[in-house]
Amino acid sequence: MSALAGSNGNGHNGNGKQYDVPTPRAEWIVKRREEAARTGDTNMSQMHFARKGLITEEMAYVAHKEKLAPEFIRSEIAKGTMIIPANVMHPELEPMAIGVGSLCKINANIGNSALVSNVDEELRKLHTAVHFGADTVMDLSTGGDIPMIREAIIRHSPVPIGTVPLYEALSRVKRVEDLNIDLYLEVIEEQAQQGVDYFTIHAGVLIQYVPMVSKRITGIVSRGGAILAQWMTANHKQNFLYENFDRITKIMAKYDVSYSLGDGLRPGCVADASDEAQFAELKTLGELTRQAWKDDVQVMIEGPGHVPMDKIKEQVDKEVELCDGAPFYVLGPLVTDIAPGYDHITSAIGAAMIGWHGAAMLCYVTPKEHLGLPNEKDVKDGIIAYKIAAHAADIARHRPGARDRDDAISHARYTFDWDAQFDLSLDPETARGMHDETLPDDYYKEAAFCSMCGPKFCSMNWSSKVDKYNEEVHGLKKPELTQIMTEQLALRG
Ligand SMILES: C[C@H]1O[C@@H](n2cnc3c(N)ncnc32)[C@H](O)[C@@H]1O
Ligand SMILES: Cc1ncc(COP(=O)(O)O)c(N)n1
Ligand code: MET
Ligand code: SF4
Ligand SMILES: [Zn+2]
Repeated sequence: MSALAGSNGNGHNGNGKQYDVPTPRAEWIVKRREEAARTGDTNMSQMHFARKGLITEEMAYVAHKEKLAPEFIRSEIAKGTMIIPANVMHPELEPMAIGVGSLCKINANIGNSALVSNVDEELRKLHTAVHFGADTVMDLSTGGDIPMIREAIIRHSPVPIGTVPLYEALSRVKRVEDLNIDLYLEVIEEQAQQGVDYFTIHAGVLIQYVPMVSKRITGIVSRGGAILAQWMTANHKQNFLYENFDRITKIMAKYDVSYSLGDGLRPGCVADASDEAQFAELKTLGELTRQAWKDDVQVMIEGPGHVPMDKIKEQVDKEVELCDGAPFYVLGPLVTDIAPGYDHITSAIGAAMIGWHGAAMLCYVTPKEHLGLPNEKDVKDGIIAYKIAAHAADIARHRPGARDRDDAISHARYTFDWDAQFDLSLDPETARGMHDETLPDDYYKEAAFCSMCGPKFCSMNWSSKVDKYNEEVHGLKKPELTQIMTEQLALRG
């Protein structure tokens, strides 16, 4: 398909995202607008076109990247089990898909706070996140000039950008109680106009669920959830996002902004996981999903948070059951609460498990979680941990070809092709640096050992001699992996 001329086929699998190669998406959007004008239609969503039986250029592009049939992508989007978050005001975007039928994706949260704010630093975080393989990025800024920072991020981003519009709404009023739907609609219209691809909207936090959190150790840890709970209890009113859901949906449809239905009552510690409040909200999110789908608006569902390993599978099963298979987008989850400073690790364990069980996208947690605003280094550490989790999930899910890079790097390792091993790794610079710390000389780039065991105790070195015996005495040959290694090396450039 000619629309794929700009496709670089990079996608999920690693550090090589071609940051500066634009897609011809601007032209695709013009065509979409013409199609809409011809039919007198104002709904620009991928779901709307999918349900009309149309394979958009975005769908074809995604199909090519994911090595899936375009018709499969279309039918998944029509059903609601896959989304392509792609605002028509974000021409810089390289479309990607979120859904259990495609590769497991990762999101990186960036953005400032009232206490730490600098647009250049946020752009550096964006660049680092995209470079190491973030599939989407959320701008969670709450301080300073929020629209200006977001504009800079969107205009520089080839990946979908998500926001929580409630944060900007709150920044524009004096007291939480003053939040209202008119202001909120104004904010989402402005953000949609700028090109935000998905909105976290905590429309499932209902006033009748608030007493359910009294049993918890950590109450409400979602910012959006806690702000809305305060608004509802101070005003004695139902959640205004829930009450005005259809008005919000209309704006989403016009720009094709996807819903990320927020988990305002997610557990904030392992003790609070899977409680009454969490599942009451999830049931409401399911109802809202069906309501959005009636208007052909794309939806994903946000999930927790802090969950012990034995409760992870049930989180996915419940979401699929209550939300009809809408893509599940989860924060971690952290499988223990005892390691502040290392929560990229506590959460990557849960993320790998939940990805294996069917979560579509994993929202990273950085080492700074619970301690402060992440910096550029924290962003990198979070991304690497989550690339590992998502890739491990893809392998366990038996995605076709998911293991190719593993097989290639394993072959390089076994044949002592050190340069190939570095080039195939998630973070080549770090891998090379660690090797060279003890054996920096070029001579050792072909050595049949490293400083771990040394030449006399290198097991792989002895093992290759045993391979020769197997071949010469028994005629048993090892599988041929040179080609897969060459292919994988070519993909990494
Ligand atoms: C929902 C998740 O978002 C994270 N979070 C909230 N604000 C920011 C920000 N400005 N930058 C990075 N992460 C953030 C929280 O730490 C939580 O884990
Ligand atoms: C996976 C996930 N869940 C929730 C939020 C919103 O943050 P909050 O609910 O704290 O406002 C988020 N950004 N990502
Ligand atoms: N760490 C919290 C959570 O698990 C978030 C705190 S900042 C909103 O969701
Ligand atoms: S991360 Fe810090 S500011 Fe945010 S909820 Fe936790 S303690 Fe409060
Ligand atoms: Zn937490």
